[in-house]
Amino acid sequence: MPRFAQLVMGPAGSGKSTYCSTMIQHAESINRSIQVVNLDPAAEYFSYPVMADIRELIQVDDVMEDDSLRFGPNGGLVFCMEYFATNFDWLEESLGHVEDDYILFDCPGQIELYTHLPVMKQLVEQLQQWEFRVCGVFLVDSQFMVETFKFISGVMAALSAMVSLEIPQVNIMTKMDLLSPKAKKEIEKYLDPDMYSMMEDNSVAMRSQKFHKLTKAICGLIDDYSMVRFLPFDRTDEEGINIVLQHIDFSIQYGEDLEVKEPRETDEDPMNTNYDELFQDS
Ligand SMILES: Nc1nc2c(ncn2[C@@H]2O[C@H](COP(=O)(O)OP(=O)(O)OP(=O)(O)O)[C@@H](O)[C@H]2O)c(=O)[nH]1
Ligand SMILES: [Mg+2]
Repeated sequence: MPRFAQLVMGPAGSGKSTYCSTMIQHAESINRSIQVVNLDPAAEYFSYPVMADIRELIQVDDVMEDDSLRFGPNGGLVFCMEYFATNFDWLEESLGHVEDDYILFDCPGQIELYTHLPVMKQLVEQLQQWEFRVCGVFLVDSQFMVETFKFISGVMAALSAMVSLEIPQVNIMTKMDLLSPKAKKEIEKYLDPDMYSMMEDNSVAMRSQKFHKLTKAICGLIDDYSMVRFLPFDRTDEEGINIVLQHIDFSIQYGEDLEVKEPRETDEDPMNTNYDELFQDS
């Protein structure tokens, strides 16, 4: 039986830890078992119970205080994550082996982890070896997405994670509850964006012809391949949270093999078994 994982990623402060605790509460309310693993070696506080915590393995403070290393906070974090990548047996031991489990990995906010460092890719491959189906969940703060150019850079960040990890990815705009009704209306066009018309809206503002061409090429690429969409995430809206969870479940086929009835004992030739009868309508 497969196991299921969400890799919760995104820039610093985008709401990863809040997303995890919101999901946990939601899971409880619908009677589902979802657990969280903290993978942020710099985390000091989180409002959810953890199944495992990377700080048991290594902490940023210890790395920064080490006289032979002398790292700052960001270099220290990268060092911690590289150390983690050479010690996946710690994670294996912490996870145990519960079939059918569903785990959220609350990742750190350093964007370089998702753009060019190999650690997250190594983690994904390791999880896949342990029979996990992994979905990337990339969070971007909606406050920073209400303008075309900010939006394009958010899309590029999500895209580079998608390209480097090679797993299904669901992109989410967080903190929707903080938007004014006007901004909410405005942001609708960014959820399922038409990049070409977005470009047209802003072409006046672009002075440089070269920059205009480059932006147009990027927008075209995103649009032609329908590569990036966003789901809104409002932590106060239970129905919206459910929709996000359903999208993610669908991308990793969670639940498809859950509702299997026990096959009846018959003397029938197994080749003639009507497989439809073995499955309940969901
Ligand atoms: N109103 C509102 N605030 C939010 C939401 N999500 C996160 N926040 C706030 O945004 C801040 C950052 O949220 P975190 O969940 O810690 O973000 P993070 O991505 O885990 O941050 P790092 O781990 O430091 O990268 C906190 O003050 C949260 O309370 C949301 O949906 N609505
Ligand atoms: Mg966090």
